[in-house]
Amino acid sequence: MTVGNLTATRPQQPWAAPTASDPVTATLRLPGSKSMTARALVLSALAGGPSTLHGPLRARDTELMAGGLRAMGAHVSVSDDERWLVRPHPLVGPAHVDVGLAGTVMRFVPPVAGLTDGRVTFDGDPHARVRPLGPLIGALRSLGVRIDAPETGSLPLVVQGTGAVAGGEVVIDASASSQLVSGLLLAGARFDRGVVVRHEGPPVPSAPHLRMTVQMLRAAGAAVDDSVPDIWVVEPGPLAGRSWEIEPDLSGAVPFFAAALVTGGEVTLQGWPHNSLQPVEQLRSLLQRMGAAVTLTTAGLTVRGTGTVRGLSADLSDVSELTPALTALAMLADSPSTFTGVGHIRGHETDRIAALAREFTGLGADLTETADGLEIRPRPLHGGTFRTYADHRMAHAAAVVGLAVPGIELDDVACTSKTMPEFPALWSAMVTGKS
Ligand SMILES: O=C(O)C1=C[C@@H](OP(=O)(O)O)[C@@H](O)[C@H](O)C1
Ligand SMILES: C=C(OP(=O)(O)O)C(=O)O
Repeated sequence: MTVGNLTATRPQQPWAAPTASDPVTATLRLPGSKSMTARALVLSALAGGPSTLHGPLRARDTELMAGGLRAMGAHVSVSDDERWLVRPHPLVGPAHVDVGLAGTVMRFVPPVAGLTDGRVTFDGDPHARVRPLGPLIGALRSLGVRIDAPETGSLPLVVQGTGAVAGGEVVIDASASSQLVSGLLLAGARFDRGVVVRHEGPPVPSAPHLRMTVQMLRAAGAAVDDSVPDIWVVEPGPLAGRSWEIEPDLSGAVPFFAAALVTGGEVTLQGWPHNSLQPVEQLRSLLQRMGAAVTLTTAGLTVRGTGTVRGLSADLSDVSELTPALTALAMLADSPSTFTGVGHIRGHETDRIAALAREFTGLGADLTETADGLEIRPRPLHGGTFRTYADHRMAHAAAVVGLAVPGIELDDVACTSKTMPEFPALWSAMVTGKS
């Protein structure tokens, strides 16, 4: 099978990270949450009636999700930036799903393919083939789905859908990614016997993302029990079409908030809801411990810095996707930092622990990899080339350091299109005071 999307060969876009000469002051309206958009698309495609997503994220990951569901027969209209429409339609193969480098697409769509009548093939960017997928393949097989996959338990996959999945109880080691559980739960209500997922192994990371899955399933009418740690029960039943309000993407906002800390400025994210499905309290606590003031007012979520960043020792397993931006902050702090609990991010878009250590060492930093995190001892940095490894959050980290360190050039900023194509423009506007 050929690689579905040769994004690795797309033209790279070098970018000089702008340095901030003044404190940044910005009020931003950022795109919708990647995680909520992905879940809303899947639940809508499996629902009994039409749905509308208000304020979705338009980025590579979510367009691939829409494209994958469309390939299997769902009617997904993304022509209006503010409102995406999904009309469910019987899911049929043959279909091909390009997962790009999106964990959400490679873990959420194969269970949906099991419900499809026909053959569905999956492949993605070269690095997608080494991201963990084996536990999901094993779980789906034991729930009655026929899957052809390499012995390595990775992409490319062929799901031989029959239009129905028996479902029932399954044991999975989801320590490599919470998405392995979320994928089973999102489709599980439509399995004949629903699904009972029992995790066995080292801790599952990203608990807030699992809570988001459960809350969105319930909002779509599913009966879900997550009262016992590491066991999730989704009863069989219909899912309702509905209107989804997608919150602004909190993870995408973090580099902008980091800019407030680094420069002693103030950044407000507009349109922040009072009741969020994203881990805003965990973020608030981390940023406060690093020296920021974080407030939620009618204007939005505001982060104010003093220009002095404090070192931090923290277990980041709940918010592991923030590790690159927090590592950038830690390198500019007044004392050392230790981050733990994120060994699984070695399986993210790139091995983030190794990539952060390698690239920032190249800019003069003193940081060491541990099995499950990083130790960072701040010292003066210098400019140079920073490789992003097709990882949007590596680009964010370099941009944050670039605010304080002149001469950092990213080899490719276009990788930010994975979750925020407008990142370079928004970032430059913030630094030059035009946002
Ligand atoms: O379910 C989701 O939307 C996500 C879950 C997390 O994955 P991991 O548990 O693999 O870290 C997170 O890092 C990723 O960016 C999005
Ligand atoms: C880990 C991430 O993405 P994915 O959904 O591809 O796993 C991320 O966005 O930081």
